[in-house]
Amino acid sequence: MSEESRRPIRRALVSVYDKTGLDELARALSDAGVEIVSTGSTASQIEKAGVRVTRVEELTGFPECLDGRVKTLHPRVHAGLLADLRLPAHVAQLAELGIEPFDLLVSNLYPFRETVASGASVDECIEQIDIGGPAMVRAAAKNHASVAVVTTPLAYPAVVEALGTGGFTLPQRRRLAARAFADIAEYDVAVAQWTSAVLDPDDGDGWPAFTGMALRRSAVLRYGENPHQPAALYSDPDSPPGLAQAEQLHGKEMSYNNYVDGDAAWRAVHDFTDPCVAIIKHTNPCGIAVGADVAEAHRKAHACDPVSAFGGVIATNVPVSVAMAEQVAEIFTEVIVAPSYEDGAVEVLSAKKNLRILRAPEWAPWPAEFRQVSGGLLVQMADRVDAPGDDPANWRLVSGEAAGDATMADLVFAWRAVRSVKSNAILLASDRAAVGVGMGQVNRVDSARLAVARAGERAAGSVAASDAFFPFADGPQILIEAGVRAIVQPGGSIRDEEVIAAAKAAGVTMYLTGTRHFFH
Ligand SMILES: NC(=O)c1ncn([C@@H]2O[C@H](COP(=O)(O)O)[C@@H](O)[C@H]2O)c1NC=O
Repeated sequence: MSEESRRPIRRALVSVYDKTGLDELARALSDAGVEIVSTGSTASQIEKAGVRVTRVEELTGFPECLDGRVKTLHPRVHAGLLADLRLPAHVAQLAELGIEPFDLLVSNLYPFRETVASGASVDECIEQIDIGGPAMVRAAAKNHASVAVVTTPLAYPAVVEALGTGGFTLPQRRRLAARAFADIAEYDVAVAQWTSAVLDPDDGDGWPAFTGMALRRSAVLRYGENPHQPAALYSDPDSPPGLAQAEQLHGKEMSYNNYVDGDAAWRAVHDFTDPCVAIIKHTNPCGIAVGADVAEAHRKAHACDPVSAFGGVIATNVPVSVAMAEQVAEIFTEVIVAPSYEDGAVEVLSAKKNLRILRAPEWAPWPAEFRQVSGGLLVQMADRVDAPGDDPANWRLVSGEAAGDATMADLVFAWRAVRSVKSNAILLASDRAAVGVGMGQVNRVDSARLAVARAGERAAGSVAASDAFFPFADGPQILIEAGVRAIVQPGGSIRDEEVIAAAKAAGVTMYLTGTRHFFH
């Protein structure tokens, strides 16, 4: 970096809501001979720290007014931030107008998102929409050729360093400007989303007219789904934390596919409250089970399809025990995701050099789901297993005898587990463990065949769940012939009668839930 591109810091404008680190920053600026201009309570705090400060009113000759709605919105401030000092005409104009340029802006904004999250009234939220701050940040970021802009206390050490090295270099100012634009864009997305939802709720059918996302890159990945696809991970500060925020405790770098499968596994286990283990391959469970403890759940999940579990991604909804870790350490596994690990479990798992061990933040379901389509994005409220049709008390018995406790427990398990299987989905279960999964087929008959084939002898006496209704009796017929003794499915086909008749003829129990759980 060339020394020429540095711009010495002689005059700084400081206007911050978050006053963390302000005293130290002000002292460092003052010690370096920088003139500090500041607003209301920022200036008061700097003065209290024993540092000389020029109040912005002295500069503008205009009082801060309207409860702080107008503080820095003045040409003497904005000309000082926007003058391009590379241009002699700008320099001459500033001199004519008697305006001094700023070399540094330090500003952070009113806490709009935090105020909304606190449940404050509409008027209180509106008052927390910062106007002057973003205007200054935008001005300084645009004019990074002449001004450095800092929008977070985390960057104060960099300011102190720059004071000692003759100022920020141009590449540094560019980077600061890019971060500043990202900060105000994120702020504006939050404001626009809130105003669209709260001030303009009736413009459509319950969906806001605007939605946005402000994503921050959190990792550059080795590649995407395939080695020729560059890829990165971005995190959404407005989303409940999840896999993107998980802490990696051991193992090889996470890949794109690891994240995709890890997320499927993490979602699957949280449909259960009992200790649950899901083993995912290519976003589908090749094993999922609940148990009295997590080690038992893992044994049962693994037994579903040990061939496919090779190289799988495992998640649990409870801490991983040493007993489970010892089992997992025997099997080639790509990733394990858990809320935590009991003492000694990570050590056992770490014997596998490459196994990625992740501790994910506490499960927080996201309200809406997004899916890219060419030219746009589909948005839907997330699917959950909390619809009336997910409560077995609301299931309708349409064939055979009412299920006893053990059979009902298996049906409830199968109904929850099938939600994690890509449509068309058929899942056979025994003893609250999947024993055969038919996933992602383009007709339900093939899904039934696949589930039965995978279950083998275990199909006889198992129960089955179907994520959507059977359009014909051929699907259930395959299950019945394999010895399935009870079936749960949404119902709602125009041929329900044929489907129910097939179950009745075989004396097989069939419940209709009235709720569908397609998962594409
Ligand atoms: N309106 C204005 O002219 C204005 N100028 C700066 N602010 C904000 O006021 C805050 C600092 O104010 P104070 O120094 O009084 O605590 C900063 O968050 C800054 O972004 C303003 N306030 C809101 O719009």
